[in-house]
Amino acid sequence: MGLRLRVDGDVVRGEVTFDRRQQGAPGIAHGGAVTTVLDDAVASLLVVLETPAVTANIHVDFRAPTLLHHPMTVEARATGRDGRKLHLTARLLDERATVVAEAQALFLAVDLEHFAKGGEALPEAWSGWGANAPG
Ligand SMILES: CCCCC/C=C\C/C=C\C/C=C\C/C=C\CCCC(=O)SCCNC(=O)CCNC(=O)[C@H](O)C(C)(C)COP(=O)(O)OP(=O)(O)OC[C@H]1O[C@@H](n2cnc3c(N)ncnc32)[C@H](O)[C@@H]1OP(=O)(O)O
Repeated sequence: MGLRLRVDGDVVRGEVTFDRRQQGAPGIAHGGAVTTVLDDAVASLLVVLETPAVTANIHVDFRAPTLLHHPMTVEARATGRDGRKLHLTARLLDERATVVAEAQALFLAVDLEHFAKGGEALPEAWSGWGANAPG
């Protein structure tokens, strides 16, 4: 879906424009596609947090229709940490800066070995990821 994300200090920002491939109701993005963008944005905070982790849960509030073919921005922030529990939040905004969806996610820190369960080699860039993680 052409989502582009970048780290900006301790915030993750990005842009996405949904098209017919993500359509739910006519002209409107499917909530699952919107959730994917929000989940990906908060997951990218794991680089900032230097902590390998996985989504345990994600709650999404759909505030307004996410219209196809309209450029949207996404921003994600960490709001707290309690041991292995990372509390992360993200918002999707339309070109008028109206919040169309927002998410609160709970991620749980895991060892890198967690990702080896799929049987695929881990990216070289991940080596050492988490070595300096707090908690
Ligand atoms: C240095 C260079 C760094 C380079 C990095 C480079 C690149 C990285 C780039 C970007 C990052 C991109 C990707 C990162 C990779 C993935 C992230 C993508 C996000 C996903 O797409 S990921 C897929 C969907 N996700 C899953 O596939 C998870 C499946 N699941 C499990 O694998 C387990 O379920 C797990 C591990 C979550 C927990 O299992 P566990 O055994 O470790 O922990 P346990 O159950 O004991 O719970 C401990 C405490 O968490 C509480 N707790 C647990 N679950 C809860 C829930 N759902 N709601 C509320 N509370 C919950 C308990 O109540 C307890 O709380 P308490 O301690 O207070 O009692």
